[in-house]
Formats: sequence, C-alpha cells, structure tokens
Amino acid sequence: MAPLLKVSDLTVRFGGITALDHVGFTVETGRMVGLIGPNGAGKTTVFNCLTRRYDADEGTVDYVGTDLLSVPPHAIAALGIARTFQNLGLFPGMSVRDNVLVGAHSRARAGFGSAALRLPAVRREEARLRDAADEILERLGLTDVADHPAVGLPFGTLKRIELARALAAGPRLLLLDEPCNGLSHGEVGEFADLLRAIRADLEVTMIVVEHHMGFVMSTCDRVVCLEFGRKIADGTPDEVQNDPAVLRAYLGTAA
Ligand SMILES: Nc1ncnc2c1ncn2[C@@H]1O[C@H](COP(=O)(O)OP(=O)(O)OP(=O)(O)O)[C@@H](O)[C@H]1O
Repeated sequence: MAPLLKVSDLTVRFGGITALDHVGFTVETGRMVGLIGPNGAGKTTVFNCLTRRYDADEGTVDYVGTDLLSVPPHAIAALGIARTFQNLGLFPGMSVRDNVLVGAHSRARAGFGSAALRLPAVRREEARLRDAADEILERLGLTDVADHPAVGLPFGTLKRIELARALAAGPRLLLLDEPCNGLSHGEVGEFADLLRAIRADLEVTMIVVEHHMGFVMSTCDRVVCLEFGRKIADGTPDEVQNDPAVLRAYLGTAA
C-alpha cells in the first residue's frame, strides 16, 4: 500500500540558515511516527511545511496522491490534516465545547450565505457538529468541563482540549507538536494511553514532535531524527535510540 505521506528532499532556507536540508521520510497509514532532534533541528519547520505555513525551497510532499506543497494553507484542514500547537491554540475565554467546535467547523458543509441566514439545513448541520464535539469531549474525559471557559483549567486538561479540538476536524493525519511538554510524569503516561486508544479506534495517522524520549520510544512505531536540518536516523524506536549518530546529537559525545 502506498504511504499516506511521502516527504522527499524537503529543503527550507531562512537567509543563511538551512532549517531543512533535503529531508525525506514516509508515513504509512495508521502509524505513529516520532520526529525528534535537538533544539533547532528543524522539527517544527517540517510541521509548518506540511500545514503550508512555510514554503519549501526544494522538495516534494505527496499526501495520498496530492502535491501538498501546491495546496493553499486554508485548504489543508479540508484535506484531513490537523495540528496541535506547542503553546496551545485555544481561545481562553470560550467554553471547552466551543473551543472544540472551532475544530469541527472545518468539516461544516454549509456555505457562508446559508449559514448567515440560519436555514434549517444549517441548524441540522450545527446539531450534527455539536453531537460530534460532545462525543469527542466524552472520549477524552472532558464532559464535566464542557461548559467551563478554557481559562483557569489545569494544564493537563488544556492539552486534552487541544487534542479534542484537532480531532473534531476529523483528521486522517494528525500533527502533534510537543504534546507532553509541561505534563507531569503520570500525565505523560495517561496521554500516551489516550493517543494509543485514539489511533486504534479512529484510525488516525500521527506524526509527533516530542522531546520526551520515554513517550516517543514507548508510543511511536517509527522514529525520524533530525539534527541541524538533516535527517540522521530513521527506524524503529530501538534502532534509533541505539544509533551512534543520535546519541552523539543528544549527548555531544561519540557512542
Ligand atoms: N520563521 C523563521 N525565520 C527564521 N528562522 C527560522 C524560522 N523558523 C525556524 N527558523 C530556524 O530554523 C531552524 C529550525 O527551527 P525549528 O523551530 O524548526 O527547530 P525545532 O527542531 O522545532 O526546535 P525546537 O525543538 O527548539 O522547537 C532554527 O535555526 C530556527 O531558528
């Protein structure tokens, strides 16, 4: 079966800095791929290319037969690609449910005109999106806080809301940017269990940028390691964590 995503020779330059230097990797459907590397390695730049926030200078990205690099940024969600953010992309004053509905609206079928007129079909659509959002809230253990504003909730809960918002878009490919950052040891374990269950039940393919090696090695099927914009390793968690180039990149010493 063809991979869901095939990144080839992806190169991004910012003035004199080469943030990505001919990076290539594939992501098979249903897999969770970890993208690791020291600070400044280019991990977020990969996500920014996949979501079309950044233009690539060279390379191609094939997403189920679509040339992703020629897709405008606003069309990415409709292709089934969703993302969470390192610093949370939530609206603090809005309720948890409404934050999740923001994600769901990228699935809305109604056009602006009929939405503005609140035609019956639009009201049915809203009810459908709300039901879908409530299902996700329940799945992520957020029903009790659904009507609470996001502001003031514990950080671990905010991370789950951010995940719920991304899932509400019904993604085929979910890009998770440092989901464990700021979580306690116990919360990391719970988050890993949650992602495993979601991947199995919703058949979502995931790429996860993460510094928490315990999480990456126990949750991902494959791991790609970048350093200074170059791919230095690509393999199973076992292969990558024992790779001398990876050890050198992290520890600064020869293995
Ligand atoms: N918009 C930008 N303008 C200029 N330089 C940038 C920009 N975005 C990224 N860079 C540079 O590209 C390189 C890769 O950055 P990137 O944020 O992708 O790394 P990262 O692996 O995600 O790092 P971290 O783990 O610290 O988040 C860095 O040298 C960074 O300073």
